[in-house]
Amino acid sequence: MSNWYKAINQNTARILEQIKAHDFIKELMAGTLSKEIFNFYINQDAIYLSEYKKILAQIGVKCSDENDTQFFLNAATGIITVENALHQNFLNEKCIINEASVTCELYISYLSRMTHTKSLEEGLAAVLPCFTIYQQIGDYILANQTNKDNNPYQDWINTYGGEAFANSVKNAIEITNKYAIKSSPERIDKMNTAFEKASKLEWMFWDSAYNKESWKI
Ligand SMILES: Cc1ncc(CN)c(N)n1
Repeated sequence: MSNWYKAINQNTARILEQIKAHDFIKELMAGTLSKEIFNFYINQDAIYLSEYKKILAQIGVKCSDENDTQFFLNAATGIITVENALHQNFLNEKCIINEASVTCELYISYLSRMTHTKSLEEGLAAVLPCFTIYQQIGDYILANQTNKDNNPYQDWINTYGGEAFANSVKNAIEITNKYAIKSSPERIDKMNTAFEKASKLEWMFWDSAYNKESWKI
């Protein structure tokens, strides 16, 4: 498989289109998304990222090439400096939520299972949508919005549409492609499933925030 990512990105394009069409993203782009919904999202994202960075570190530890290990360790610490700082700008101290929503719990648990109990290749494929989808959505909003000067969510948009994030995403794709080249067709199938599931979980994460998802009991 010479360019695994290109193929899976094409095969999961409909999920990306559904994310772009979601009211959360449409309203974020228009700047009309309710503060309450965005606050719910940011709280859940803070919970998600505090686990995701440990998952990235674990992926890094499993890589055989020390440059790849370094990349994932840097990506994990990058979350602490860049994304946590972004969250601090938006977090409303009056309404901090400490409990993970069902979808947040599901996404974290899924990635943790893929990283701790499956092959490195499946783990890489599972964590990749977290990079690629945010870049694609950031770029999409930057290219299509008409309100850069007065969108209350512009800092969020600039973080994921920016060059620094694009470089990190490029590296993550290259590393995953490199492992995919050496993988058997059976393992590629499993990588595809992991990437597709994590992409669906990205859609579900935004959807759960838009609906301020609560535990049923
Ligand atoms: C749920 C989720 N997925 C991805 C990202 C981008 N690192 C994020 N902040 N949150």
